[in-house]
Amino acid sequence: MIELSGVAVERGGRQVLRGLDLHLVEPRIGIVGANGSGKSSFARLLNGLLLPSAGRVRVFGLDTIADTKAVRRSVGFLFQNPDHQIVYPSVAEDLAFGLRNRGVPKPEIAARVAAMLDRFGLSGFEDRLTHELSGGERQLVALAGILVLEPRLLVLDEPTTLLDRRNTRRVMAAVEAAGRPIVLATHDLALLDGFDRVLVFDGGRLACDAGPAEALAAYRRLADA
Ligand SMILES: Nc1ncnc2c1ncn2[C@@H]1O[C@H](COP(=O)(O)OP(=O)(O)OP(=O)(O)O)[C@@H](O)[C@H]1O
Repeated sequence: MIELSGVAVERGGRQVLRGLDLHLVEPRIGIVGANGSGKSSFARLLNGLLLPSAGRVRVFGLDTIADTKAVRRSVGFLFQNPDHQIVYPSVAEDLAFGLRNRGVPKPEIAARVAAMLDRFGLSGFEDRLTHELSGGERQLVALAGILVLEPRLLVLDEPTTLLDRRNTRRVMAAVEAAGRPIVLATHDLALLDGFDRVLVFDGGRLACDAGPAEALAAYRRLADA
């Protein structure tokens, strides 16, 4: 599913990730690490938002440099801040935008948007103005806007920081129901219960790559050192 070979990443002239050789096939992969350790940078590598300065990243066999457009279509990416994602003034328009771009017929768009809003408990929100929603509601709309496109892989960059417990559960349930493999960067370690594999970043390097119990223990040791 995801392959990194000899990957390093530079941002603003600084190397922020280095020495990454990974073959990721598990359906649920967690990313943890201290602030600034490289989690977001790693997540952004996976849909071609960031390109490697050395090495190669392949997702479903597509090279993120050579096939950026196809990679972006395959990988749904949720930003930590929903305002980076929401472009249209109304909820329904925002959810419809990507589908329209892909030439989906109008009646199908309306049906898919309605079904997706329902899944998030947002039925009746169609005509609400996105800038008047609460932060948590905006995050739900942003995620709905990605899931409605049915990407092959979901990459979520701290998707629950704005959410209360109920909406955190709702987001995780919706992600699970989507039945797609996910890569989730988070500071909320409880979300990684039952994950298949967890990568721990430290200062731009992979410090641990293991199951959740071992990886989270390694992360706690690093954080407390
Ligand atoms: N555009 C940029 N220019 C220069 N440096 C950047 C840029 N974006 C990020 N960085 C740096 O890259 C490093 C890794 O950042 P990244 O956002 O990947 O970390 P993170 O682990 O997701 O952090 P957080 O938990 O705080 O969200 C940080 O030192 C950050 O300051």
